[in-house]
Amino acid sequence: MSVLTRAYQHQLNSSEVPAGQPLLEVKDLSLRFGGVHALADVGFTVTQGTIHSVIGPNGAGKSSLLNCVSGLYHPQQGRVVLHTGAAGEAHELTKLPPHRIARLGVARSFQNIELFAHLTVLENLMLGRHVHMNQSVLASLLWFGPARRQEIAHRGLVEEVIDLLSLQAHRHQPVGSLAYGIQKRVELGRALCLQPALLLLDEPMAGMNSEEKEDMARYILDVHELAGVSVILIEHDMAVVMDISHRVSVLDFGRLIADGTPDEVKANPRVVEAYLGAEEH
Ligand SMILES: Nc1ncnc2c1ncn2[C@@H]1O[C@H](COP(=O)(O)OP(=O)(O)OP(=O)(O)O)[C@@H](O)[C@H]1O
Repeated sequence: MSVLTRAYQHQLNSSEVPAGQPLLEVKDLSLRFGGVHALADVGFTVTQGTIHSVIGPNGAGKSSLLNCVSGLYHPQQGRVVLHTGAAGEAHELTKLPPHRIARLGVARSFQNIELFAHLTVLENLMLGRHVHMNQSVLASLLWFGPARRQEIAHRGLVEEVIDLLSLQAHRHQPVGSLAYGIQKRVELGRALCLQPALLLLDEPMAGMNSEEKEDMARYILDVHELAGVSVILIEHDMAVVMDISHRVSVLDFGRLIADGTPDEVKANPRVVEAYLGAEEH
Protein backbone atom coordinates (compact mmCIF):
# COMPACT_ATOMS: atom_id res chain seq x y z
CA MET A 1 0.00 0.00 0.00
CA SER A 2 1.22 3.52 -0.75
CA VAL A 3 2.09 5.95 2.01
CA LEU A 4 2.05 9.63 1.16
CA THR A 5 4.80 11.53 2.87
CA ARG A 6 4.48 15.03 1.54
CA ALA A 7 2.00 17.68 0.49
CA TYR A 8 1.77 17.82 -3.27
CA GLN A 9 2.77 21.11 -4.88
CA HIS A 10 2.84 20.23 -8.54
CA GLN A 11 -0.23 19.80 -10.66
CA LEU A 12 0.43 16.42 -12.27
CA ASN A 13 -2.77 16.58 -14.31
CA SER A 14 -2.31 19.21 -17.02
CA SER A 15 -5.84 19.09 -18.43
CA GLU A 16 -8.08 22.10 -17.83
CA VAL A 17 -11.26 20.35 -18.90
CA PRO A 18 -13.76 20.38 -16.01
CA ALA A 19 -14.62 17.03 -14.38
CA GLY A 20 -17.53 15.28 -16.06
CA GLN A 21 -16.94 16.98 -19.44
CA PRO A 22 -15.75 15.13 -22.58
CA LEU A 23 -11.96 14.84 -22.60
CA LEU A 24 -11.39 12.54 -25.57
CA GLU A 25 -13.87 11.75 -28.32
CA VAL A 26 -13.32 8.81 -30.64
CA LYS A 27 -15.61 9.14 -33.64
CA ASP A 28 -16.32 6.57 -36.38
CA LEU A 29 -12.77 5.28 -36.29
CA SER A 30 -11.80 2.69 -38.90
CA LEU A 31 -8.35 1.21 -39.42
CA ARG A 32 -7.46 -1.49 -41.92
CA PHE A 33 -4.28 -3.46 -42.55
CA GLY A 34 -4.83 -4.95 -46.00
CA GLY A 35 -7.92 -7.13 -45.54
CA VAL A 36 -7.85 -6.96 -41.71
CA HIS A 37 -10.28 -4.55 -40.12
CA ALA A 38 -8.43 -3.73 -36.92
CA LEU A 39 -11.07 -1.08 -36.08
CA ALA A 40 -14.48 -0.58 -37.70
CA ASP A 41 -16.62 2.51 -36.97
CA VAL A 42 -15.51 2.68 -33.34
CA GLY A 43 -16.88 5.59 -31.31
CA PHE A 44 -16.98 6.44 -27.61
CA THR A 45 -16.20 9.32 -25.25
CA VAL A 46 -13.75 9.44 -22.36
CA THR A 47 -14.97 11.81 -19.64
CA GLN A 48 -12.61 13.99 -17.61
CA GLY A 49 -11.87 12.46 -14.21
CA THR A 50 -12.49 8.83 -15.10
CA ILE A 51 -10.63 5.56 -15.45
CA HIS A 52 -11.96 4.30 -18.77
CA SER A 53 -11.05 0.73 -19.68
CA VAL A 54 -11.00 -0.79 -23.14
CA ILE A 55 -11.35 -4.56 -23.11
CA GLY A 56 -11.83 -7.32 -25.65
CA PRO A 57 -10.45 -10.71 -26.69
CA ASN A 58 -6.99 -11.01 -28.29
CA GLY A 59 -6.78 -9.20 -31.60
CA ALA A 60 -9.94 -7.16 -30.90
CA GLY A 61 -8.18 -3.92 -31.77
CA LYS A 62 -7.36 -2.48 -28.34
CA SER A 63 -3.70 -1.62 -28.99
CA SER A 64 -4.58 -0.36 -32.46
CA LEU A 65 -7.03 2.04 -30.83
CA LEU A 66 -4.37 3.38 -28.45
CA ASN A 67 -1.98 3.67 -31.38
CA CYS A 68 -4.54 5.84 -33.21
CA VAL A 69 -4.88 8.06 -30.11
CA SER A 70 -1.13 8.47 -29.69
CA GLY A 71 -0.52 9.03 -33.41
CA LEU A 72 1.45 5.86 -34.19
CA TYR A 73 -1.28 4.58 -36.52
CA HIS A 74 -3.26 6.67 -38.99
CA PRO A 75 -6.87 5.54 -39.35
CA GLN A 76 -8.41 5.54 -42.83
CA GLN A 77 -11.62 6.99 -41.43
CA GLY A 78 -12.82 8.85 -38.37
CA ARG A 79 -11.47 11.30 -35.84
CA VAL A 80 -9.97 11.41 -32.36
CA VAL A 81 -10.57 14.74 -30.65
CA LEU A 82 -8.76 15.80 -27.47
CA HIS A 83 -10.37 18.63 -25.53
CA THR A 84 -7.65 20.63 -23.84
CA GLY A 85 -9.17 23.74 -22.30
CA ALA A 86 -12.03 24.93 -20.20
CA ALA A 87 -13.01 27.24 -23.07
CA GLY A 88 -13.78 24.38 -25.43
CA GLU A 89 -10.36 24.28 -27.08
CA ALA A 90 -9.90 20.99 -28.93
CA HIS A 91 -7.36 19.25 -31.19
CA GLU A 92 -7.90 16.59 -33.79
CA LEU A 93 -5.22 14.05 -32.93
CA THR A 94 -5.58 12.00 -36.10
CA LYS A 95 -3.94 14.89 -37.99
CA LEU A 96 -0.95 15.22 -35.67
CA PRO A 97 2.38 13.36 -35.38
CA PRO A 98 3.14 11.47 -32.11
CA HIS A 99 5.47 14.13 -30.65
CA ARG A 100 2.80 16.85 -31.03
CA ILE A 101 0.24 14.58 -29.36
CA ALA A 102 2.68 13.96 -26.49
CA ARG A 103 3.11 17.73 -26.13
CA LEU A 104 -0.66 18.10 -25.79
CA GLY A 105 -0.35 15.86 -22.73
CA VAL A 106 -1.25 12.41 -24.03
CA ALA A 107 1.21 10.12 -22.21
CA ARG A 108 1.53 6.42 -22.83
CA SER A 109 3.04 3.32 -21.32
CA PHE A 110 3.64 0.32 -23.55
CA GLN A 111 2.94 -3.42 -23.20
CA ASN A 112 6.66 -4.10 -23.00
CA ILE A 113 8.89 -2.16 -20.67
CA GLU A 114 10.46 0.70 -22.60
CA LEU A 115 12.84 2.13 -20.04
CA PHE A 116 16.61 2.64 -20.12
CA ALA A 117 17.73 -0.41 -18.13
CA HIS A 118 21.21 0.92 -17.29
CA LEU A 119 19.94 4.31 -16.03
CA THR A 120 18.61 4.77 -12.51
CA VAL A 121 14.95 5.22 -11.59
CA LEU A 122 15.57 8.93 -11.06
CA GLU A 123 17.29 9.33 -14.44
CA ASN A 124 14.49 7.47 -16.23
CA LEU A 125 11.89 9.67 -14.57
CA MET A 126 13.85 12.82 -15.42
CA LEU A 127 13.79 11.65 -19.03
CA GLY A 128 10.00 11.57 -18.68
CA ARG A 129 10.26 15.35 -18.39
CA HIS A 130 11.87 15.54 -21.84
CA VAL A 131 8.97 17.25 -23.58
CA HIS A 132 9.30 20.07 -21.06
CA MET A 133 13.10 20.34 -21.27
CA ASN A 134 15.39 21.87 -23.81
CA GLN A 135 18.25 19.88 -25.32
CA SER A 136 20.95 21.27 -23.02
CA VAL A 137 19.13 20.01 -19.92
CA LEU A 138 18.80 16.58 -21.43
CA ALA A 139 22.48 16.65 -22.32
CA SER A 140 23.50 17.78 -18.85
CA LEU A 141 21.47 15.03 -17.30
CA LEU A 142 22.95 12.36 -19.50
CA TRP A 143 26.54 13.49 -19.87
CA PHE A 144 27.54 16.01 -17.20
CA GLY A 145 25.75 14.78 -14.08
CA PRO A 146 23.04 16.48 -12.03
CA ALA A 147 22.69 19.87 -10.30
CA ARG A 148 22.04 22.21 -13.19
CA ARG A 149 19.50 24.90 -12.35
CA GLN A 150 16.79 23.90 -14.82
CA GLU A 151 17.19 20.33 -13.80
CA ILE A 152 16.49 21.20 -10.18
CA ALA A 153 13.18 22.80 -11.16
CA HIS A 154 12.12 19.54 -12.82
CA ARG A 155 13.49 17.53 -9.94
CA GLY A 156 10.80 18.75 -7.51
CA LEU A 157 8.04 17.34 -9.68
CA VAL A 158 9.91 14.09 -10.24
CA GLU A 159 10.37 13.70 -6.47
CA GLU A 160 6.61 14.01 -6.03
CA VAL A 161 6.05 11.25 -8.56
CA ILE A 162 8.62 9.10 -6.73
CA ASP A 163 6.68 9.71 -3.54
CA LEU A 164 3.27 9.04 -5.08
CA LEU A 165 4.45 5.70 -6.43
CA SER A 166 6.55 4.75 -3.38
CA LEU A 167 9.77 4.52 -5.38
CA GLN A 168 11.98 6.25 -2.79
CA ALA A 169 13.99 3.14 -1.93
CA HIS A 170 14.82 2.55 -5.60
CA ARG A 171 15.72 6.11 -6.59
CA HIS A 172 19.38 5.41 -7.37
CA GLN A 173 19.09 1.82 -8.55
CA PRO A 174 19.48 0.96 -12.23
CA VAL A 175 16.04 0.08 -13.59
CA GLY A 176 17.34 -3.18 -15.10
CA SER A 177 18.17 -4.49 -11.61
CA LEU A 178 14.62 -4.05 -10.26
CA ALA A 179 11.80 -6.58 -9.97
CA TYR A 180 9.40 -6.60 -12.91
CA GLY A 181 6.49 -5.11 -10.96
CA ILE A 182 8.63 -2.18 -9.83
CA GLN A 183 9.91 -1.58 -13.36
CA LYS A 184 6.29 -1.31 -14.52
CA ARG A 185 5.69 1.21 -11.73
CA VAL A 186 8.68 3.24 -12.94
CA GLU A 187 7.15 3.20 -16.40
CA LEU A 188 3.90 4.53 -14.97
CA GLY A 189 5.95 7.19 -13.18
CA ARG A 190 7.72 8.23 -16.35
CA ALA A 191 4.37 8.77 -18.09
CA LEU A 192 3.19 10.76 -15.08
CA CYS A 193 6.29 12.98 -15.17
CA LEU A 194 5.00 14.27 -18.50
CA GLN A 195 2.21 16.01 -16.51
CA PRO A 196 -0.35 14.29 -18.68
CA ALA A 197 -3.79 15.50 -19.67
CA LEU A 198 -4.60 11.86 -20.39
CA LEU A 199 -2.70 8.71 -19.50
CA LEU A 200 -2.83 5.68 -21.83
CA LEU A 201 -1.90 2.43 -20.10
CA ASP A 202 -1.48 -0.61 -22.35
CA GLU A 203 -1.69 -3.76 -20.20
CA PRO A 204 0.24 -2.34 -17.23
CA MET A 205 -0.31 -5.60 -15.32
CA ALA A 206 0.66 -8.09 -18.04
CA GLY A 207 2.96 -10.79 -16.67
CA MET A 208 2.44 -9.81 -13.03
CA ASN A 209 1.59 -12.09 -10.12
CA SER A 210 -1.56 -11.33 -8.14
CA GLU A 211 0.25 -9.31 -5.46
CA GLU A 212 1.99 -7.15 -8.07
CA LYS A 213 -1.35 -6.67 -9.86
CA GLU A 214 -3.00 -5.55 -6.66
CA ASP A 215 -0.19 -3.04 -6.05
CA MET A 216 -0.40 -1.69 -9.58
CA ALA A 217 -4.19 -1.35 -9.37
CA ARG A 218 -3.73 0.65 -6.14
CA TYR A 219 -1.18 2.96 -7.81
CA ILE A 220 -3.43 3.53 -10.81
CA LEU A 221 -6.20 4.50 -8.40
CA ASP A 222 -3.77 6.85 -6.59
CA VAL A 223 -2.79 8.43 -9.89
CA HIS A 224 -6.46 9.02 -10.56
CA GLU A 225 -7.58 10.05 -7.08
CA LEU A 226 -4.55 11.98 -5.81
CA ALA A 227 -3.09 13.34 -9.03
CA GLY A 228 -6.50 13.73 -10.74
CA VAL A 229 -5.32 12.23 -14.02
CA SER A 230 -7.83 10.63 -16.42
CA VAL A 231 -6.77 7.19 -17.63
CA ILE A 232 -7.51 4.92 -20.59
CA LEU A 233 -6.63 1.41 -19.47
CA ILE A 234 -6.23 -1.70 -21.58
CA GLU A 235 -6.22 -4.74 -19.35
CA HIS A 236 -7.04 -8.43 -19.67
CA ASP A 237 -7.69 -9.10 -15.98
CA MET A 238 -11.46 -8.69 -15.74
CA ALA A 239 -11.55 -8.56 -11.95
CA VAL A 240 -9.16 -5.59 -11.92
CA VAL A 241 -10.97 -3.84 -14.76
CA MET A 242 -14.39 -4.18 -13.16
CA ASP A 243 -12.97 -3.12 -9.81
CA ILE A 244 -11.20 0.11 -10.73
CA SER A 245 -12.95 1.41 -13.89
CA HIS A 246 -15.69 4.01 -14.05
CA ARG A 247 -16.53 3.12 -17.61
CA VAL A 248 -15.72 0.20 -19.90
CA SER A 249 -15.75 0.00 -23.71
CA VAL A 250 -15.70 -3.47 -25.24
CA LEU A 251 -14.19 -4.28 -28.65
CA ASP A 252 -14.66 -7.51 -30.56
CA PHE A 253 -13.16 -8.03 -34.02
CA GLY A 254 -12.57 -4.27 -34.29
CA ARG A 255 -16.15 -3.31 -33.47
CA LEU A 256 -17.49 -1.64 -30.34
CA ILE A 257 -20.01 -4.10 -28.91
CA ALA A 258 -20.65 -2.43 -25.54
CA ASP A 259 -19.92 0.80 -23.68
CA GLY A 260 -21.09 1.52 -20.15
CA THR A 261 -20.46 1.15 -16.44
CA PRO A 262 -18.78 -2.09 -15.28
CA ASP A 263 -22.15 -3.46 -14.13
CA GLU A 264 -23.84 -2.63 -17.44
CA VAL A 265 -21.02 -4.21 -19.41
CA LYS A 266 -20.93 -7.36 -17.25
CA ALA A 267 -24.65 -7.89 -17.87
CA ASN A 268 -24.46 -7.29 -21.63
CA PRO A 269 -25.23 -10.54 -23.54
CA ARG A 270 -22.94 -9.56 -26.44
CA VAL A 271 -20.01 -9.19 -24.06
CA VAL A 272 -20.73 -12.50 -22.38
CA GLU A 273 -20.93 -14.15 -25.81
CA ALA A 274 -17.67 -12.57 -27.03
CA TYR A 275 -15.80 -13.78 -23.97
CA LEU A 276 -17.31 -17.25 -23.89
CA GLY A 277 -16.60 -17.53 -27.61
CA ALA A 278 -12.99 -16.50 -26.99
CA GLU A 279 -12.58 -19.11 -24.24
CA GLU A 280 -13.73 -21.95 -26.50
CA HIS A 281 -10.78 -21.47 -28.87
N1 LIG B 1 1.00 -3.02 -37.68
C1 LIG B 1 0.10 -3.97 -38.01
N2 LIG B 1 0.17 -4.57 -39.21
C2 LIG B 1 -0.75 -5.49 -39.57
N3 LIG B 1 -1.77 -5.89 -38.82
C3 LIG B 1 -1.88 -5.32 -37.59
C4 LIG B 1 -0.97 -4.33 -37.13
N4 LIG B 1 -1.34 -3.95 -35.88
C5 LIG B 1 -2.43 -4.67 -35.59
N5 LIG B 1 -2.76 -5.49 -36.60
C6 LIG B 1 -3.90 -6.41 -36.65
O1 LIG B 1 -5.04 -5.70 -36.19
C7 LIG B 1 -5.85 -6.55 -35.38
C8 LIG B 1 -6.01 -5.93 -34.01
O2 LIG B 1 -4.76 -6.01 -33.31
P1 LIG B 1 -4.49 -5.30 -31.92
O3 LIG B 1 -3.06 -5.57 -31.57
O4 LIG B 1 -4.93 -3.91 -31.99
O5 LIG B 1 -5.46 -6.15 -30.96
P2 LIG B 1 -5.48 -6.21 -29.37
O6 LIG B 1 -6.92 -6.19 -28.98
O7 LIG B 1 -4.61 -5.17 -28.81
O8 LIG B 1 -4.88 -7.65 -29.10
P3 LIG B 1 -4.04 -8.23 -27.83
O9 LIG B 1 -5.02 -8.28 -26.69
O10 LIG B 1 -3.65 -9.60 -28.29
O11 LIG B 1 -2.89 -7.30 -27.59
C9 LIG B 1 -5.18 -7.92 -35.35
O12 LIG B 1 -5.77 -8.72 -36.33
C10 LIG B 1 -3.75 -7.59 -35.70
O13 LIG B 1 -3.12 -8.67 -36.31
